[in-house]
This record gives sequence, C-alpha cells and structure tokens, in this order.
Amino acid sequence: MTSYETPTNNLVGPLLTDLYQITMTYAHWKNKRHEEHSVFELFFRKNPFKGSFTLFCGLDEVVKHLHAFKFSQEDIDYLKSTPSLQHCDPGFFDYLLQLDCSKTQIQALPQGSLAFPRVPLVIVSGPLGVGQLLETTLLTLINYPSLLATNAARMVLRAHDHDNHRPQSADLPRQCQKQILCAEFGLRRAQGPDGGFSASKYAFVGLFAATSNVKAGKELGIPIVGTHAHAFVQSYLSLDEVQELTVANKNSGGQVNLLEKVLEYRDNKNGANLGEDFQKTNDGELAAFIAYACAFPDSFLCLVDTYDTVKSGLLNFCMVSLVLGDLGYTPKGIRLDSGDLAALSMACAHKFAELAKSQNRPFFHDLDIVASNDINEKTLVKLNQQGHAITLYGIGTNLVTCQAQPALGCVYKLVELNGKPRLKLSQEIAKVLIPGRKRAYRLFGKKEAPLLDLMVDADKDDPPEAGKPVLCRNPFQAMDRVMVTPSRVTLLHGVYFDGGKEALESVGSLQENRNLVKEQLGGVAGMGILDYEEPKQYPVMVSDNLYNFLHTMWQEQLPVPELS
Ligand SMILES: Nc1ncnc2c1ncn2[C@@H]1O[C@H](COP(=O)(O)OP(=O)(O)OP(=O)(O)O)[C@@H](O)[C@H]1O
Ligand SMILES: O=P(O)(O)OC[C@H]1O[C@H](OP(=O)(O)OP(=O)(O)O)[C@H](O)[C@@H]1O
Ligand SMILES: O=C(O)c1cccnc1
Ligand SMILES: [Mg+2]
Repeated sequence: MTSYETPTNNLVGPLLTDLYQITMTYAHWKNKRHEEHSVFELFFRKNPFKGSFTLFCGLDEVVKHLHAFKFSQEDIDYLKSTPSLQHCDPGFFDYLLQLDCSKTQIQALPQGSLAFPRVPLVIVSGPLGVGQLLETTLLTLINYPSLLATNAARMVLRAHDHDNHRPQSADLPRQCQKQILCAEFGLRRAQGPDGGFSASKYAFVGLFAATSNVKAGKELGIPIVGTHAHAFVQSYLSLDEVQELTVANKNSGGQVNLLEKVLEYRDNKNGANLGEDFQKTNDGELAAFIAYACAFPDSFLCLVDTYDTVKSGLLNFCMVSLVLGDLGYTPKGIRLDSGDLAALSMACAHKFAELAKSQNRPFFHDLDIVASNDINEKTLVKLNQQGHAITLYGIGTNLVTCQAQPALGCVYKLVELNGKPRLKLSQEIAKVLIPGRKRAYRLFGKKEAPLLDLMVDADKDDPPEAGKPVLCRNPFQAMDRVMVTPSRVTLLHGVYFDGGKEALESVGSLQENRNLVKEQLGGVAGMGILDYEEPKQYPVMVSDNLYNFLHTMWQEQLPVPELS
C-alpha cells in the first residue's frame, strides 16, 4: 500500500470546517441523500489585486487532506456533545466515524497554473455527504495560497519591469543591469506561523527566489538568505571593542588584525586616498562591520542605514570590503532599509563604480544592493520610474499579509446532483452559477499564445479540436461571441485524487510548480494580461450548448415578474 503525506498543518482535518457543513450533512443523512452523486466546483469570480490573472496553489495540501480524511473517536465524542448536534440520531455518528474519501474524486488545474474567473480550480465528485463536508477546508487550503502566489508573481513581474525602464547610459553602474531577484522576508509580520510558512512556500512557487524562513528551508528545500539587523550594529559603540579581531589571509594563511588594516585605509596610511569623508563615519558602526567581517569574510553583506547611509554606512562598508579584498575575499553587498531607495541605491552604486575604478577592485561592480522596508507593488513601479540600482528586494509585510487585497473570494458550489445540473440564480449577474458538469480547455492561437479558456458541457459537447472552428460565447452576453479555430487545445483539469487509489496526476515538486508558473507567465507575456495599469482581460467563454442550457434553465427557474 502506498503511504501518503499528511497535511503540513496538523489542525487540518474533518473538524477544521464550519459547523453548517456538518449540520447539512446530518440533514442529508437523515433524509437518505448522503450517498447521492454530487459534483461541486471551487472557483473565484474576480481576479485579485485589480489584475487579470491568478495563480492556482494549495492543491498539494488538498490532496493530503483527502488521503488523511478521517474523524477520530474524540472528534465524534465532541460533536455528540455539542448543543447543535446532540439531538442527532446515533447512527449519524457511526456514519461519520467510518467516513473517508474512498468514493470521492478530485479533478484540478495543475498547481501553479494561470487561472481565470469561473473556470473551476477544483472539481469534487462523489457522495453528497462527503462533498459537502469538504467545502470549508478546501477553501481555506486554496484561497490564501493562490492569493499569495499571485501576489508574489505580481511583485516579481514588477521588479522585472525595471528592464523596460533602464536608462540607456554608458556609465550606468553595473548593478543597474543585473537580473533582479525577490526574497521573502515576511515571517515576523505574517498572520501567525501557518500564514508565515505558507507564504514562504507559495511565494517560492510564485517566483520568489528565496526566503529568510529557516523552517521553510529545512522542510521544503527553498533556498534561504539573510543579512543582519540594526540590532547588530547598535550592539557596538566603539572601535575598542574590535581591537583584537583577526581574519585569515586567504592567500598566505596568516592571521591579520582587521581594525589595523581598516585604519590604514581610513587614515590614508597606505596611500589609497579614499578622501576625508571616510574619516567622519560612525565608529560603532565601523566596529560592527569589522566584527561581522570576521564572522562572514566570504559573504560580507552589511545593513548600512543605521546612522546615515551615504555619509557613514556605505563608507564603512567600503573600507572593510577593501581590506577583505586585499585578503583574498569577495564581499557580497549592502542592504538599505529606509529612506529614498531609488536615490540611495544609485548613490551607493555610483560609489561602488568609482572605487572599482580608483582602487582597481572589480568586485565592487558585482556587489548586491538589497532593499527592504515596506515594499509593495506600487513602490516597485515607482522605483522603476525613478531608476534604481537595487539587485535584490526583501519583501515582508505587503507580500505575506496581501495588504493590497487580503482575501481571494473562491467559492464552492454544487453544480450537479444525481446527474442533474443545479443552478443558483442571483440578482447580481456575477453570482449566477453556470450549471452542470463541465470540461474546460485552453485554446491557443497561431503564435502559440492562449486565446481564451472554453468551458463545455461534459456530456453533450465534443471536445474542441485543433484546426476545427468552435463557437465560443460569453455566458452572460448574447452578442459577445467569437468563432475560434485553435492551433492547439489543452484540457485544463487532471485527476489528482481518486478515492485514495493511485491518481492519474501528481501535484509535483515545488520546483516543478514554479517551472509551470514561469512557463505559463512566459506564454502570455506581451498580451497585456500581466500589466500593472489597466491589464487586458483574458476571455473565459462557454460552448453554444452550455450558453443555451444556462439560459433555458434560467428562464425555467426564475419566476416571471407580474406588472400590475
Ligand atoms: N524612491 C522611492 N519611491 C517611492 N517609494 C519609496 C521610495 N523609496 C522608498 N519608498 C517607500 O516609501 C515608504 C517610506 O519610506 P521611509 O524610509 O520614508 O519610511 P519610514 O517608515 O519613514 O522609514 P523607517 O523604516 O526608518 O521608519 C516605504 O514604504 C518605502 O518602501
Ligand atoms: O518591511 P517589510 O516588507 O515588512 O520587510 C521586512 C522588514 O523586517 C525587518 O524590519 P524590522 O523588523 O527590523 O523593523 P523596521 O525596519 O520596520 O524598524 C526588515 O528590516 C524589513 O524592513
Ligand atoms: O535577512 C534579512 O535582512 C531580513 C530577514 C527578515 C526580515 N527582515 C530582514
Ligand atoms: Mg526594517
């Protein structure tokens, strides 16, 4: 027998749900409907962040939940004791106790897929009793991961937009030309440990390069990165505190007193001629950098904004870096955590370019400039407009809390029972449900770019085929229709859980999910869908059959108002 992983968070189980799922399931059981065959769809109605795309995530934990789904005797004892359920027939609790997902199937988009409104992310088929019980748990396992991965990818896209704004100038510092990376720094600001860990995980799928979360590194294999905090700088007050510190000379092997070498630069005893500014920097900060260099001579990166970025931090960093360079080490860079990040990053990069030249130290060209401090998508756009030399963003609060839109509104709706489609009407057109069991396809055009997603009736429609024209309709607007002859067609959903038996598809590794994100975002690049300002909407359409079916059912079920 294959053993499956259990959910990452051990709060996940059949009780991690809303009471009304259990009361509805009791009513179904009581009325002998719990075994009827149901189909539920989980989807969202509107892309988050005023955007035109969403990345689907959370499927890995959904599959684990279905494999592990089982009420314990303690769960049942608790349910029996609650005022809402204590009157229930004892047979119901026997039913719950033996319940599992052996008759349930999950079809879904692959994790990391580009997803659009109304196309189901997940389709749950099987006994009504179980299908209903899964609603809230599946929503909580999908809403935040998908929102977070989308937020992450949007930030990475904005960071990369810098390529389009880069000024064309021959003497531009080398940092301005580097590929920009994003690292997730949000654990301390996240909504608790689960929010923090999930953010690290799904930000990686959403193209963040690394995380500062060590647990996520260990458990998930995500690259971990880190600099140091202000506290480290604050902990030193004077150069006396680092008088004895030595570092091995990488070339000769002998120990070298760092402070002595640094002072040779500062006081111009070695003829480097750095300038008077270097003599006026903060001593405590210089001591801290020397101490940090002793600990990390091979990966020396300093937070430079504790006192004054340009007048102190930058210069202190440069002096220690020059010494490390003399000893055979390659310093790594600086972090900016306040002030005007565009202007400061440029000032630092220009200083690096100047020293690379005047001191003949090419490593200055390759130093990283890390920027953090409340960065969000809008800040990234503004930084691009101004021009900057940041090579790595550390993003916490706005990424993990999804401050720009704190929830994705995925819903879970019954679309079919016992082979009969179910409809839900609403005054609000956006809330009208497209009834029945459907199949969804992505139709590609001549240039291999996706044209639209098409939902068809699973029973009545033939699948669309490459080279064959198909009528595609806006489900709610009669006049909005197009004839499409796709160059390629892909079926969007695969079977990821089949009653606990070996399913057809596996969710794959986070790296594979991330590769899919890269591939799918690359596939729509240049179509306007990923734009920040007024992004182009991607069409989601239905077959003629499905359109007619929706509107016939609509007319049958909605009473005609009387005019008197
Ligand atoms: N050049 C820039 N253009 C637009 N926004 C920027 C720029 N530089 C920084 N920001 C953003 O502006 C906000 C304010 O930065 P600032 O350093 O003034 O914040 P602060 O809260 O006063 O600093 P501190 O963190 O030291 O308290 C931050 O969210 C930062 O990301
Ligand atoms: O700004 P975020 O996107 O959330 O990124 C994470 C922040 O966490 C650290 O701040 P810290 O806890 O030291 O507080 P402070 O810098 O705001 O004073 C770090 O210096 C970043 O500023
Ligand atoms: O390593 C860092 O610089 C870091 C990590 C978490 C939060 N802020 C900064
Ligand atoms: Mg900070």
